[in-house]
Amino acid sequence: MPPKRAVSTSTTEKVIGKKVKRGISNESNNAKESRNANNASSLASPSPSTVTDTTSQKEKLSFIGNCVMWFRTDLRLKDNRALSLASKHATKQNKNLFALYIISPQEWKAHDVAPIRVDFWLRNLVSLQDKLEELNIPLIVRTVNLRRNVPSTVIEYCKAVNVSHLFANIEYEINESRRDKKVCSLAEHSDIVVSLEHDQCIIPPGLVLTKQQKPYTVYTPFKKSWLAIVGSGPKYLELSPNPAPNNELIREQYASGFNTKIPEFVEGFQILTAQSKRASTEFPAGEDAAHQRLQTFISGRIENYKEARNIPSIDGTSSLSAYFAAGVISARQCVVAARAANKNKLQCGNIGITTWIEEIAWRDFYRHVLVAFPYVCMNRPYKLETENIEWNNDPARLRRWCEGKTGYPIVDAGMRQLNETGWMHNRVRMITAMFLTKDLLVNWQDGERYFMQHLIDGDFASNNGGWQWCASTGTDAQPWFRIFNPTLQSQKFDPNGDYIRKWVPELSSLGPNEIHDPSGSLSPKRFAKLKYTTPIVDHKTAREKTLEIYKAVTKGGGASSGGTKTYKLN
Ligand SMILES: Cc1cc2nc3c(=O)[nH]c(=O)nc-3n(C[C@H](O)[C@H](O)[C@H](O)COP(=O)(O)OP(=O)(O)OC[C@H]3O[C@@H](n4cnc5c(N)ncnc54)[C@H](O)[C@@H]3O)c2cc1C
Repeated sequence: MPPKRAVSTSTTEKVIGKKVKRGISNESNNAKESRNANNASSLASPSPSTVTDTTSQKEKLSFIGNCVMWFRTDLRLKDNRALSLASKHATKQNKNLFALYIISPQEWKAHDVAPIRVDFWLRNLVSLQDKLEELNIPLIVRTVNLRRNVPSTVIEYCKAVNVSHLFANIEYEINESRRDKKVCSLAEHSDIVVSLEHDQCIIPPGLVLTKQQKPYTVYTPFKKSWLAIVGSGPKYLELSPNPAPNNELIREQYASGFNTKIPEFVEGFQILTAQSKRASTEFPAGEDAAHQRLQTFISGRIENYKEARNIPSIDGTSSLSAYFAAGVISARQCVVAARAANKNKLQCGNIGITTWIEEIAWRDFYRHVLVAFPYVCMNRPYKLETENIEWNNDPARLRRWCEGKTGYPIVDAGMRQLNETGWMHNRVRMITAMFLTKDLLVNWQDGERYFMQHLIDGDFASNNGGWQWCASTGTDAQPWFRIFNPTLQSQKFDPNGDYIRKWVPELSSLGPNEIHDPSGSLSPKRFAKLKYTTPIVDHKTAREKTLEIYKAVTKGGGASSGGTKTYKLN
């Protein structure tokens, strides 16, 4: 049993999420930035802060105990803001650091977490646990069936191991921030200091603003500003120190903490053995694997990234998204490595490298949008007037798209790649998403959900942002008229048909002139022999209808301008 803890009645300044007195020397220089970051993130998250003024806290806290690092989507040891601070704090106080992870199946179901993503998390937890154990830091894993019990479970665990300081990195989505607010409130009553850190983005949400101090709603000006801020000084790319080891006496004091077995699967999220094996090969777990992937990419393929990234048949991108999404590698680590390969420049130099860095800015952009416009987390489009679109609800359309049986080879190839591997190439994500929304006129939210339920790299901000961009309900600078022609996209980005041939075996005998549009380019007899489906819609007709609908909704007065008209998509 841990020793009985002292409970102070005065907790006013101790719980972060309220105001915490901060004692770092450059605090005043950063005050404006912190305020901005806090303002923006308070929409979605408790105010972040750091526990740094340990002396003054020591005086105020009736009890200085151990520290806990609560891992969420940040499953790494290196360059982990909250973990690094937790370790620093524990070392300074001569206390132990514990690590906690919560398996929360109800929350995961509600958020459409893909089983293959859960499998990836579990595999990474095993690797993280090994690394933590080398530092005598026990990783405790708790399963909490009801999501509403997560905050109390976290606090109960803190009490059980005599903790006075709880650290975590901020998750910006609405439900996660509500959960964290609850944790803060319970912590306050339990005399526990909570420290929530900005870690996911290179620049915390709220700090890339227009001249009018407003959030950007278009990527290109955001990117320019982002590059200027990141390049203006070292702090955003400064990597956090690795955690220090606990005293090995902890192995005797808390022996049971070192016996935690990471489950092989979570009920309701099982995947087939073959799929798991494939995922383990294509996305091996662990920080070392992620860094090896990064280095291989940076020392070779990144040079040609600008052109190669659009060709789905080749390995032209980093394939790091699953690691980003689970936090196995940080965006900072990636930008630092890319910049080093570009003679320490963020801009200019090798175009492949700078283009790749700009893709990481996209990732930041969608998180900034989510924090500035939190209603996008609540099933609402960024452009509210597009809520007036009455989508086509025919379930057969959605089903054929999900199964990769639309009769548009590039779309079918993409959907089958997703179904088989849990990953899809970015160009094909755009083509399939645009096809569902603009050719089939199916609600983008159905596609967003299906992607989330199947992607190993599922990430709310990037997925929601990507879907809304494709559906023209989001932050695209271009208005409603961006509609891809799937056949032209296919000819342009998969000219030989190699990608299609890989994923749609019915078409493997076709050459480059036939494969993009088999029903249009083959005789009916030859087409019938393929046993491939005829196109679900005619693109030209669907395009015209979609243009009409979007035009009417955009001009006809939608939710944001008080109108109530709806437009049918039959
Ligand atoms: C409809 C749609 C849904 C998407 N859903 C997701 C998702 O759930 N999770 C996800 O990580 N990405 C998503 N993306 C973005 C993008 O497709 C993937 O990040 C990319 O394909 C991952 O491959 P990579 O790691 O090889 O990327 P690279 O080309 O090597 O890029 C490096 C990293 O930059 C980031 N990035 C690249 N492109 C984008 C982008 N357009 N938006 C945001 N971040 C980007 C990713 O973290 C990526 O790993 C989606 C895009 C679309 C159009």
